[in-house]
Amino acid sequence: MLIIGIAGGTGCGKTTVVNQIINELPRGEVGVISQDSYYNDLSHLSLEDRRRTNFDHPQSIDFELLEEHLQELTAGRSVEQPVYSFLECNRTEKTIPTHPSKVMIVEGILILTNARIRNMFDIKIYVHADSDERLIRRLKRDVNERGWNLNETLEKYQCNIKPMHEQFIEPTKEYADIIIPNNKYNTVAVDIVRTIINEKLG
Ligand SMILES: Nc1ncnc2c1ncn2[C@@H]1O[C@H](COP(=O)(O)OP(=O)(O)O)[C@@H](O)[C@H]1O
Ligand SMILES: O=c1ccn([C@@H]2O[C@H](COP(=O)(O)O)[C@@H](O)[C@H]2O)c(=O)[nH]1
Repeated sequence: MLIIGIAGGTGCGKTTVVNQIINELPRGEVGVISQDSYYNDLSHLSLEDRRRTNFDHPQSIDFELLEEHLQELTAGRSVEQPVYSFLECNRTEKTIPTHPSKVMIVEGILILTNARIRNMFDIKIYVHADSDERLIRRLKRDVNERGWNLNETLEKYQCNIKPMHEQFIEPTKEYADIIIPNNKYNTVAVDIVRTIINEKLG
């Protein structure tokens, strides 16, 4: 199994790049694991407290479960990937059966911060977009889709998102084998990654 890690700051376009990559590939040959599925279970907290959680710090992620799942998939066994709710700020009780495939893409802001996870990746990719571009995209998404208002999103950006990005996420760019500039849609870079995957799929 070829494991590809795709990191980059919030709103840089990781999910979009992953969807562009897998769109034209045969279904079932490439699996996707999202870091969002592995946020810690916060069921013991009230929604109010969960909304105050710093979701941009590496400690907000259950890396042990992610590692266990990647090991299982590598060994050829299926796993139950948790389903996350951004409105509830918590893991739901649902899971998605995720089966081993020739290529597995793991995407998330913090996935290159953890050395054990990082070392499981055959190819490490960092998607870059300027911070103003990312903030604009994030504002639109949080207000339209994730249940936050403008002031709450800006406050989160100043208190957690920006400082955590500078302290933990941006420095992981140095681990990347490939950096994809994504201020604008980057079809050339997507084609290159797709070519690498197609070679593996043989
Ligand atoms: N290159 C791009 N140009 C303009 N908008 C983009 C680009 N890439 C992604 N977006 C948009 O930005 C938002 C965040 O993208 P997404 O892929 O969810 O980012 P991430 O997964 O890194 O948080 C989405 O609304 C998406 O459509
Ligand atoms: O309940 C939550 C959990 C996380 N977030 C934010 O999500 C982003 C990471 O996801 P991307 O898709 O890569 O942007 C992170 O910055 C967290 O702040 C959230 O809003 N709510």
